[in-house]
Amino acid sequence: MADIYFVGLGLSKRFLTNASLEVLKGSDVIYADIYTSISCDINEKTLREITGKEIIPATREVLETKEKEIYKLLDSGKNVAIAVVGDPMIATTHVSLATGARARGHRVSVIPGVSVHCYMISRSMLSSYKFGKSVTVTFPVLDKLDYTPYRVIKTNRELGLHTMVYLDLKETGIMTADLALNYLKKMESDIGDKVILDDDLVVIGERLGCADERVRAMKVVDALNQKFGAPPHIIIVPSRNLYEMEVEGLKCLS
Ligand SMILES: C[S@@+](CC[C@H](N)C(=O)[O-])C[C@H]1O[C@@H](n2cnc3c(N)ncnc32)[C@H](O)[C@@H]1O
Repeated sequence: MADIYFVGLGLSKRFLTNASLEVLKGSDVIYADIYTSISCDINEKTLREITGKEIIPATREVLETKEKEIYKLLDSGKNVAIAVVGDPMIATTHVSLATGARARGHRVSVIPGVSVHCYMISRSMLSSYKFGKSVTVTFPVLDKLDYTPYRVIKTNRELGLHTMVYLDLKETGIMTADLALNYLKKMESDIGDKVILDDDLVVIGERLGCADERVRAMKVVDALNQKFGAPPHIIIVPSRNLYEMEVEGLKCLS
């Protein structure tokens, strides 16, 4: 029996916890998930420096379809860590690897990390009790847009809830907040249920956890004309029924 650890790295080096570092240093093999999120200063090279260990970059293919490679290591008695930017189980896809390892008799541990999800809720000062389902705006495939984000925001709006909107991350590019809002506006013009209107408020987080992070609340129409910093970006579409305290909290954003 061996151990597999799903280790959250936080959003940047400053947010890497001692708990995560300890586990990484004690593991025989470290895979770095390099496809579900991105950090301004944690990458293969910095992980190698921080842990003093070899790092295997793991794409979606390795972690999702070549699980056998990891099971083989575990079966041979090696302890394996899967290092993930943010939290290893929030808005990622690692559960099947965990359940597969457990089914083979290995111990599974999760070391939580500071997730962009919690970070953004905290920085926005919106009520954490009022978040509905989260969603990702994805790049069109063969020119076809996926309208799921529009439908999710609509349902959350009907329930008076906020929506956390993640943006697509592909080897070919990272989606920016202005591009995501353009896609949402296109969905609005195609469907017309008044879900994303020019005067609606959005809260945009840029490069959270980095020295140049920004969190700003603005109208959709203003966001469409903004120059944002380099990605990653994230968007909250707040409910149209804000508590008084939430309105005041949003005024504190830098
Ligand atoms: C699929 S989520 C993965 C979340 C990660 N597991 C976590 O717990 O932080 C990745 C998306 O979150 C957003 N994101 C991640 N890190 C970010 C950051 N530091 N600043 C702003 N947005 C970020 C981007 O939209 C990115 O494409």
